[in-house]
Amino acid sequence: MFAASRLPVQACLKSAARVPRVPLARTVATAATRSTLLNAARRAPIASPSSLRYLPVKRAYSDAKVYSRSKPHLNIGTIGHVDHGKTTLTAAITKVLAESGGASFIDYAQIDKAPEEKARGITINAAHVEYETTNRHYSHIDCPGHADYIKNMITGAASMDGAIIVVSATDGQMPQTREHLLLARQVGIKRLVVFINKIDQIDDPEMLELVEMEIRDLLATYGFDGEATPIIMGSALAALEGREDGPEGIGRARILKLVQECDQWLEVPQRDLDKPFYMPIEGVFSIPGRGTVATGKAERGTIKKGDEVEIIGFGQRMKTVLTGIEMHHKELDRGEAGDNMGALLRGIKREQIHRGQAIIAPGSMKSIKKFVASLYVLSKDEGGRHHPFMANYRPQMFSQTCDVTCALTWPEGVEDASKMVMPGDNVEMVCSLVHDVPLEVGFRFTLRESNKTVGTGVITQILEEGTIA
Ligand SMILES: Nc1nc2c(ncn2[C@@H]2O[C@H](COP(=O)(O)OP(=O)(O)OP(=O)(O)O)[C@@H](O)[C@H]2O)c(=O)[nH]1
Ligand SMILES: [Mg+2]
Repeated sequence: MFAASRLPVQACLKSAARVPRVPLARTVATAATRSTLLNAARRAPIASPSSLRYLPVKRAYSDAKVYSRSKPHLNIGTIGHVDHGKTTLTAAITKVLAESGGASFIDYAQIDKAPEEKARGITINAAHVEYETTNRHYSHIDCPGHADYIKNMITGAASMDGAIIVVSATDGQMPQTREHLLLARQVGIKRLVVFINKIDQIDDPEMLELVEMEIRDLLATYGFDGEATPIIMGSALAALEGREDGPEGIGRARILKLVQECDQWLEVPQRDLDKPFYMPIEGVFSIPGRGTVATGKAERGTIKKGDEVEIIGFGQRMKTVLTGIEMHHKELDRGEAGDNMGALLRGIKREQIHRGQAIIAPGSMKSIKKFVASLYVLSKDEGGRHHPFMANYRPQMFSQTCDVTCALTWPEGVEDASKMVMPGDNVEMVCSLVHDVPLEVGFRFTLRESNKTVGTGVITQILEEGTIA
């Protein structure tokens, strides 16, 4: 499934960048110098990523209007390599759609608003915005591209039904372009739209063609439809600044095209409305005078104000009542699968719950500690490990909104328990988690180790449930 990704076209692109054609060479050199400088600035040490582990998702729960469920709702977002323009594009979409009343303009500084994000010019926390087209209502999550914050990207992507992958025309595909494609696939995203950004910096149309060919190959490599996936070229910055540059436009016109392609190509999935309610918790915050709100995407079922629910995971099983439901500052009487919502919980303190737990219909789901999984271990070419590992290897497991350390061992009855797992292998192993988390047979997960994705898997059998602390 994940064939080697060294593409001839990529070599082509690199050599094209070296050809001394004057306008193109100048463009590329400037872009390369700029990105080298930016990357060096980004390597400066900052607060360790682990201290940013449970940063709350930035959403408010107040001044609510009523949400009207008049259009199909889709959860999408921007993913892709650091600095390729995801946040600029997110701001540009709201700006362009605000003209037709489909959005409130959210500028760049309101999306990357944490002091550290502002200081470093990068996204750290996934941020949520909403907009509407004539056909649909969208929740949009702007994900971080920086490798240090990929855990926030995975959590954000876990609630997307489809995604926009942003690729800068000046760089082409880069390591997190590939990693995000893999992770998007792994969290169950089936369709993507590609936005090739920063075309204002490219003079040579051949260069854009090469980037497009390269992306189509890459999409196919990661199991997406390489031929039919819409690819839109434009400049998010031009759209944001109201520049069009040329008769066909590179800004506003391309954003409208992008949104149109999202409407047409990204499908609203069949929602599991008939199953018991289940919402993995993505963020938690408190509203003075009202209580604690848990945010996340409802994965299945429906819920009404006043319904009893249970919060499970990490050694807890607490009953409470849902006293309010909101989506993007608008109140709802009833939440349903697919909603990216905030749930106001009676009598729960902010510090009692956290990301990785789940809100469920009472008794409908278990929190598990040990399971058998079918694993694929990424090869070196796919960005995975360079060396084999043995039993008791302890990577970090990401599934839904949780991330937890696990130990991998061979199932009972395996003849040679000292055998090694090679990069590129498909194996069946037992995963023992350090905390119990609410997961089920069939759920997919990703394994990561020191900032790289090393494997992907699916749960095939539950061996042990968590115990209540
Ligand atoms: N010339 C040009 N610059 C752009 C364009 N889009 C974004 N930029 C610039 O590229 C830089 C990075 O943009 P961001 O939107 O922060 O990139 P990002 O992908 O959100 O970055 P992370 O979230 O940190 O991964 C900023 O300086 C933007 O102004 C564009 O279309 N043209
Ligand atoms: Mg960003």
